[in-house]
Amino acid sequence: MHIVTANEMYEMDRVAMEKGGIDGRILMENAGRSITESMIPLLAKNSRILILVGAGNNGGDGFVIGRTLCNQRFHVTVLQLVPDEKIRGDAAYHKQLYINFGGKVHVDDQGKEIAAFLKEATVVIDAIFGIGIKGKLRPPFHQIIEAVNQSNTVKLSVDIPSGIPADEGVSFDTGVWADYTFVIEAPKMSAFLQHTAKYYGKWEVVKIGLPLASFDQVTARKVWTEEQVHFTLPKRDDYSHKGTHGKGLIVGGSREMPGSIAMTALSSLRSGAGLVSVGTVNEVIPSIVSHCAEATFIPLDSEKGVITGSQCLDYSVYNAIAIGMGMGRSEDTAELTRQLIKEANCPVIVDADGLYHISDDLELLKQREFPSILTPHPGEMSRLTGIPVKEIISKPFRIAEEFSKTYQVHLILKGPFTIVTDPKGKQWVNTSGNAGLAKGGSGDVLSGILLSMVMQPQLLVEALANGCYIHGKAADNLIVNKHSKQDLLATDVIQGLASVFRTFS
Ligand SMILES: NC(=O)C1=CN([C@@H]2O[C@H](COP(=O)(O)OP(=O)(O)OC[C@H]3O[C@@H](n4cnc5c(N)ncnc54)[C@H](OP(=O)(O)O)[C@@H]3O)[C@@H](O)[C@H]2O)[C@@H](O)CC1
Ligand SMILES: [K+]
Repeated sequence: MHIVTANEMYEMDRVAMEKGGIDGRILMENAGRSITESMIPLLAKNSRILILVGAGNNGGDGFVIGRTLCNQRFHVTVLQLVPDEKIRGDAAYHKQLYINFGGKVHVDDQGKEIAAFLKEATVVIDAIFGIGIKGKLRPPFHQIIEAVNQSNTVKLSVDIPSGIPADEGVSFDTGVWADYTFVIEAPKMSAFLQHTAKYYGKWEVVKIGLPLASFDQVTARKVWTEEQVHFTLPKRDDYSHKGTHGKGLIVGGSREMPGSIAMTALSSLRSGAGLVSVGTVNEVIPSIVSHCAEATFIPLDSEKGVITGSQCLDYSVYNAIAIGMGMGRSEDTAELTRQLIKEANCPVIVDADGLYHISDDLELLKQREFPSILTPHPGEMSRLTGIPVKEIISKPFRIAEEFSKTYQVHLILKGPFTIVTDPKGKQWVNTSGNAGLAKGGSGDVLSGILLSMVMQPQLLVEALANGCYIHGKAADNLIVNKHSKQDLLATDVIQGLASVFRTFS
C-alpha cells in the first residue's frame, strides 16, 4: 500500500486521465460509488444523513454519494457550503446528476444554518475539503468544522478529514474528528503523522480504478503490511544449525545500566539468532547470565563499571553487531563506538548511547562499506540532525529521507508510526504497536530483534521492516488479554515474541 502526498495523488490522477485516457467524471463516479458501498454497513435505514459539500472535487464526490444513497432510499440532505458559482467542472456535472435524480441542494455559504441542519442529522458525510486545502481556513469554515465536531453525529470523512492537510510539515487550524475516513486509492502522509493521524478515526482505502503500476513511479513510500511479513519473513529450515542463523555481537552495558543489554541479548535469541555474544564490563556479566543463559560473553576493559576506550576485538567473526545499549556517554565509550564503526566489516546497528556518540562524527558513516543501521527516537534524531524534536515529529518523512541519503544509512525513526528508510530514500511505515511500548527498554528489545533479523536470509530492508512489525505485533497481542497498555513491560514483549513467530512459521 503506497503512501502519497497531495502532489503525488494529483500526479496519479493526471497519469490516469492523460495516459490512461480515463475521464475525470468517471473517476469521481467511481470514488463516490466505492465510498458509498463501504459506508453502507455503517448506516441504518432510518439514519438521517447530512452531506456537507465544499467547492472542490471532494464536494463532487459528496454529490455522487448523495445520488447513490438516495437511489437506495436513504434519507439524505445535501448542504452546499459555497455559492453555486463555486461548483465547477466535474463537481458541477455530478451536482446536476444528483438534481436530475431528484436530489435537493440547500445552499448555506455563510455557515448560518449549519447548527440547525446538524441538529436534525444522525450521520454527517464530510465532503467539505479534500487534498486541495491550502493555508488558513477562510471564514466560515473554522466555525463549520467546530460545529460538526461538537454535534452528536457519526462523522464519515471522504478521502481525508476536512481541514487536515495531506502532507507533512503543514500547519492547520482545525479538522473534522472523523469516526471513519474513506481514503481514495492511497493513504495520505498525514494518516501516519502523530499530530494528524488521530483525526482520521478508523480508515480504509477505496479503489477508484487508478493504474496501480504507476504508483511505483510516483512515490517511494509504502506501508509495511502483515501480508508482506507473511511473504518475506524466512521460515526456519528444518536442517539448519546455529551457524545458519548468524552470530551476533552486542556491545554495551555498564554497572549502572545492566538491564538494557540483557534485554537486547535475550530478544535477539528469542528472534532466532543462532549465537549471541555480549561484549560488556565484567561485573554485569552475572546479572545478564541470570536472564539469558544462552549468551556468551567477552569481558571488556573497564573502569568503575564503564567500558574503557577501544578494545582488541575481532569483528570479522560476526554476521552483525549492535552497539550502544546501556553503554554510558563517557569519552571512552565514544572512542569504542568510533572504532567499531570504522572496523566492523558487517552490518552495524547503532542505538541509544551509540547514537549519542556518533552525532558529532556522522562523516564516519559515509566511509563504511557495510550497512549502518541507526535506530533513533525523535529526541535522538534531533541530536543527530540539530533539528528540534517538534519539527522532526511534524515532517519525519522528509527529514529521515534526507538524513539516510546524506549519510548512506538505513534509518529506523521510531515512533507511533516507525519509518524505515534505506540509503536511496525509499520508505516503509510500520503500523503495528501501541502506547504500551512507550517505556524504557522498548528500544533495547527492538535492537535485539533487528540484530537477529539482519542475520536471517532476507533483504536488509525487509529484515528491518519485519523486525519493527514483529516488535509492535508482540505488544499488540499482549494487550489483547494478558496485559494492558499501562502495565506492559519491555521484558513482557520479549516473552510475547513467541505468539508472533508462531503466526508466521
Ligand atoms: N484521483 C483522485 O485522487 C481523485 C480525487 N477526487 C477527489 O478530489 C479531491 C481533491 O479535489 P480538489 O483538488 O478540488 O481539492 P478539494 O480539497 O476538494 O477542494 C479544494 C477547495 O477548497 C477551497 N479551499 C482551499 N483551501 C481553503 C481554505 N483554507 N479555506 C477555504 N477554502 C479553501 C478551494 O477553493 P478556492 O480557494 O479555489 O476558492 C478549493 O475549491 C480529493 O480529495 C478527492 O476527494 C475524486 O473526485 C476523483 C479522483
Ligand atoms: K473530506
